[in-house]
Formats: sequence, C-alpha cells, structure tokens
Amino acid sequence: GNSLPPGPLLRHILPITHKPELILHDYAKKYGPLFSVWMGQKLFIVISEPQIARDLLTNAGAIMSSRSPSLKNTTILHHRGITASKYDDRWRLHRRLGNYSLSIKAIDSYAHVLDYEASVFVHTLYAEGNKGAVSINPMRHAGRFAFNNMLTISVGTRSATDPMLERTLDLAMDSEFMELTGALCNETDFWPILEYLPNSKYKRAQALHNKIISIYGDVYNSIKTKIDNGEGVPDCLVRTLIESSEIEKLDWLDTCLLAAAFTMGGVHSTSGVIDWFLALIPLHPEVQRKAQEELDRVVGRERWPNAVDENNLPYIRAIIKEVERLHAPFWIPAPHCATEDYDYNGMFIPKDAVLILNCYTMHHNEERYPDPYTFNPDRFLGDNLTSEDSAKLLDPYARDHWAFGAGRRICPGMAVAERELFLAFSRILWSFNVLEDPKEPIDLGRYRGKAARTPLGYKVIFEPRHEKVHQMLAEIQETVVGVS
Ligand code: HEM
Repeated sequence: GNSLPPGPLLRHILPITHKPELILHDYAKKYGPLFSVWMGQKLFIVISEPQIARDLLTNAGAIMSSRSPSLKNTTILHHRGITASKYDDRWRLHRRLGNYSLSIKAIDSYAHVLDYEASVFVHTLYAEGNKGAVSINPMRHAGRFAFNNMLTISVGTRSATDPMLERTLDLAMDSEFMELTGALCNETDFWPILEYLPNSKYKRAQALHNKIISIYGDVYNSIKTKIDNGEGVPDCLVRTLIESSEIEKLDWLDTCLLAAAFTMGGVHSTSGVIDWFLALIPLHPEVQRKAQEELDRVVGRERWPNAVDENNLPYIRAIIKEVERLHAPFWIPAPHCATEDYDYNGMFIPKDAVLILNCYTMHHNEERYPDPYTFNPDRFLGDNLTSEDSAKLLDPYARDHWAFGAGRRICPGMAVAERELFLAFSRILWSFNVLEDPKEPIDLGRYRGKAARTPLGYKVIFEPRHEKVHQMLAEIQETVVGVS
C-alpha cells in the first residue's frame, strides 16, 4: 500500500537533454532527496542525500546492486566486464579477479609504471608546448597517460608498438563509448520495443560491441599464443585470466570484456579529472601559488614529488578532491537496479526500479559544501583520508565526495586513480605555471560525453617554473615509442 517516492505528476516523460543532471537537480529541489520519475517503461528512483545513499546502496546493498538491461549493459557489454554484470556470482568472481590488479598491494607491484608514465606525461607537455612558448591542448596527453597505465596493468605493455595495441588506444580514446552509455540518454533504454524498429543508436551499440570484441579478441589470442609457445609474458591481468580460466570457468567473452573494462573504465574517468584540473587551474592562480608554496616547502626544487610525498602534501590532495567534487566525471554514475521490492521509510521501491545517485545535487549541497559552485580546495584541508578510506566512514555526511559511486558497486579503481592523479597534479604543479592563453579563453560551462564528461577542447601554456625543470625533463626518454 505504500506509494512510490514523490515525483513529477506527469509520468512517462522523457527529459533527454544535453545536461540531464540539471533536470535531476531541479526535481530534487522540488520533490526532495528521494524522488521517482518514470521514463518510458522504466522507473528511476533518484537519491540526492548522503544518508539515503548509505541506507539504500550500502545497507540494502544485497538487493540494490544489480544492473538493469540497457544499451550499455546488454547490447555493448553483454552484462559483463564488471560494470555491466548483474549482481550475481559472475560479478563477484570478476570483481575479485579485477581486484588482484587494483588492490593497494597490487599497486605497489607496478608503482614504477605509474611513476614512469607520469614523468612521460609531464615531459610531453613540456616538449609539445615548446618549453612554455606555445599553448597546447593537453587532453590527448592526459588520455594517453591514463591509457598506458591501464594497458600495462591489463595486457603488460605500455604503448602502441604494434597495430593491434594501436587499435586499443583508438578504442579507449574514441568517445563513442561515452556517448552511448550515459544513464539518461538512450531512448531504447526506456522503450525496449525501439530495438526492433530502425534505430541508429542500437546499430551503433552493436557495432561498438563487435569492435571491442574484435580488438580485445586479438589481444587475447596474441597473449595466449605467447603463453602456449612458452614465450615470456609480463605479469598482467590477461595472463592471470588465461592461466586461471579453467579453474575460474571464464569463457572467451569474459576475458575480452574484463580486459576491456580496464581501458574503457579507467581511461576517460581518470583523464577526465586531469582535463578538468588543467582547465580550472589557470583560472585560479591563487590556488596554484599555494600548491607551489607547499611543494617548494615539502619537496624542494632539487627533485620532483614521488608517491611517498603524498601524505605530506595535504593541499595537493585537497585540490584533487575539489576537482572531483566540482567536476566529477560522472554526474550520473552507472545506475544500480533493485532485485526485490523494498520498503524505505514508508515509500515503495519496486523490483527492477533503477537507482540513480544524483552526484550533481550532492556535490552542490550548500550545507555540506558552502559556496558550492566555487573552486575552493581549502574546504578539504584537514581531510587527510584517501577517497577510498573516506568512503568507508560510518558517517556518510563526512565522506569527501561521491565521484566514485557508492555501495557494493563502488569504483574498484579508486586507489590506482588516486595515485595517478597525485603524481600527475603534483608533478605538473611542481614543474609549471599553468597559464591561460589570452587568445583562447577557457570555457568551463560546456562539456562533451554523456557518461564520463570532459571539457570541450581548450589550450593552456605550461611555463617551466625553474631551471631544474629543464634539467629533469631533459633526462626523460620514452623507452617504447608511443603513438601520438
Ligand atoms: C578518477 C577516476 C575514476 C572515477 C571518478 C570513477 C568512477 C566510477 C563510478 C562512479 C563507478 C560506478 C560506481 C557505482 O556503480 O556505484 C565506477 C565503477 C567502476 N570503475 Fe571507476 N572510476 C575511476 C577510475 C577507475 C579506474 C582507474 C578503474 C580501473 C580499472 C576503474 C574501474 C571501474 C570498474 C571496473 C567499475 C565497475 C564496478 C562494478 O560495477 O562493480 N575506475 N567508477
């Protein structure tokens, strides 16, 4: 007899717009922190408050952690690759296998890779920017940094030395995945009948699935052949999967899509945060100055920051958290799905309802984040927890932010992403004054990507800060030539 959470009177509406988060934000103001909205045949339950997120996604996680059929989950990823799996034994197994490569212990084993890629990234900004003489668009370089990290972890090679790996880079950089996988942008997700009518998005999704399988199938076959021939294959996710495929009962599609999950899930997200950082920081010279004072004081100018410095650079950590709050790559993270009917504080959440964590509203809550539209890293000073630890706090209002999602499906790549972001942000700020090009003003209001958002292309100047920068960067060489 309980009713659904409140929502717009007009049901079956379809607010597909470029910025669906703004519609959810308006609805949250109007209908409260837990509201419902029908879109086509799907019922969405939208969560805009930390305690409700904790109650539903964590405490009731046993029945609120599945993924519903959609263009992303069903057509592109065939309910695999961790992110699209239903909440079942396959998901448990795949998440456990993924964690072998993503746990803190695993990160220690490839810390040198992350360190090296961060050096190459900074060097590329320096070289392409002609030592600060010209402004450049850093976005592709940020993507390549995140891509090489993920590629090394998943297939054991850092860069495109052969056409096969070049195809994986093209796939990871292609925005088609991000355009087709937004939670509120595909009509077929709301009216499944549309699949059977001429539909360009459905065809694009099928083509994308075929492309992913073809590319990662080739990667799989090549690594398997090397293992079968007794050739050395570096320790990596795909090797682990191949070696354990019989015991773990993994089929070919499982392995391909697990390998793809790393480069598809861990590239646009991490590089997206870097893209927003590099677009924001030239507009906030006072933040840049404060970070550089901290770097000069703690690290000095004779060497650049390393992973061991992370705990001693609270302002850098605060900048990372503030970028993730103000420009979370996913305003609408991958929705969860209820597998049973549930009663919550007298409201009815039916089986198959889709649960959305309304990150935009949560990140702009005036009480939690005073003056929420302002970029102000100071608000995180005194918060010394990693985002991974912060997500485990008993008090959900004390959590830093919600950019990594919540509950049992929370991002398993948090720790590696945080390490990547620390190395990138701290080394860029140690090396350069990042300046706006007066001829090309930066516009933060517009972005692309219906799932992970990145700013529209922009250019900045990377002006070396001191003589040691030239010396350090002159010593960095790429060991394997990458693609541009
Ligand atoms: C700053 C960078 C990143 C952000 C902001 C981010 C954010 C997210 C979010 C919001 C989710 C959905 C959580 C939910 O369903 O509640 C997610 C899931 C996921 N992320 Fe990340 N992510 C980042 C980096 C990474 C990296 C580096 C990897 C490495 C492989 C990764 C792998 C995954 C996977 C596999 C899932 C699916 C988890 C599941 O469904 O069980 N992410 N991420």
